[in-house]
Amino acid sequence: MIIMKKDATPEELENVIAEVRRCGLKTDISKGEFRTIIGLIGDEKSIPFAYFSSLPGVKEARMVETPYKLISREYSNLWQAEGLTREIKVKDITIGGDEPVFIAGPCAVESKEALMKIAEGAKMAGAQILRGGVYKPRSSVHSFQGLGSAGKDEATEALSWLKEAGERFEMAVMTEIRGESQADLVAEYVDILQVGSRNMYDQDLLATVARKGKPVMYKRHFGASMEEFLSFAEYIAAEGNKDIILCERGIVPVGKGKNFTRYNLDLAAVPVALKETYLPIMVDPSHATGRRDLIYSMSCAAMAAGANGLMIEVHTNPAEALVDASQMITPPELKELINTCRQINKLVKKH
Ligand SMILES: O=C[C@H](O)[C@H](O)COP(=O)(O)O
Ligand SMILES: C=C(OP(=O)(O)O)C(=O)O
Repeated sequence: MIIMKKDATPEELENVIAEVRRCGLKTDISKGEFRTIIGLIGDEKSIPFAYFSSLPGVKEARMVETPYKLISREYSNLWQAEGLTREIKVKDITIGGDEPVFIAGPCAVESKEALMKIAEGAKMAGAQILRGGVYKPRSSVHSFQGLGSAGKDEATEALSWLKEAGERFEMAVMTEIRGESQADLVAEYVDILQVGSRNMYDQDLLATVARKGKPVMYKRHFGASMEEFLSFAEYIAAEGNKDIILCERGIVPVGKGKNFTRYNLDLAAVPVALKETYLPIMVDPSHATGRRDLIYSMSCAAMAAGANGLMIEVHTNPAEALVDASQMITPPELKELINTCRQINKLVKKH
């Protein structure tokens, strides 16, 4: 990383960038109120830091050891304020601001009628973003794969319902991109692109999704350490897209006996991510617990841990849901949860 002097000229900055490129690395420029930082993307070992320190306009040039430097607090121009989070704007919604953001919707888009009903319920409950899977990642090829898996026409139709629901109920919309070939189509219809847990490690998919230039909801793999989670988020940032919303959704349970939940919700991920990076982090208690009776308590706990928002699976008729029926809650239940979570957030922010 190269930190420019406060009074460095644009020519000096350009010169340093050209020198970095000559060494075969790419650059990421972070311009703040007080300083401009040049992040180096590539193998830093080939960089003569002493030489770069001596260039006109350079204050400091040094190696950053962490594998997730572009999203780290150390690199960011938000470094001075420990608690400051990047604000990601989607329509009139701010993710990472003072107010928590609630994403809600069915696991899978099932039909237009069902989606509209759920969207209306989610909106009335206070959710600002509608979710719904068009391409579902499933453990078994014999399970329902999402309407989009049937073909491009079916995918386009389901995506257009999402868009229409977003317009009708004034919500932003989000869906998962399961494979690179889906990226162009999905990006035409939704406001936030989701990369699911199972694809957390797919660096080509991450780069493709990042290049769409829209905010990315990036879910932690259920077997990933925090370091891996953040290191792979760096593949999105390295494409110049820092609008990354981290999402903790539970990791693989350990031990011999019953765990009683689908995954273990790792709530320490929230304060850790907020300390290590400047990115907002949300929590998905639905996939983490797999149990509707635990969604409320885990949502409250996530808020208390400082999460910037929640992603909750909602259905007007949970028992009939085509995917993940056991973890769906109803819109009235969502409303109660959101009201409580807003109060918890106020208390947490106050202190
Ligand atoms: O929503 C995410 C997954 O598609 C969902 O949890 C299904 O998982 P399963 O295929 O293991 O049932
Ligand atoms: C597939 C999903 O979750 P995860 O990737 O966390 O399993 C989802 O949110 O639709």
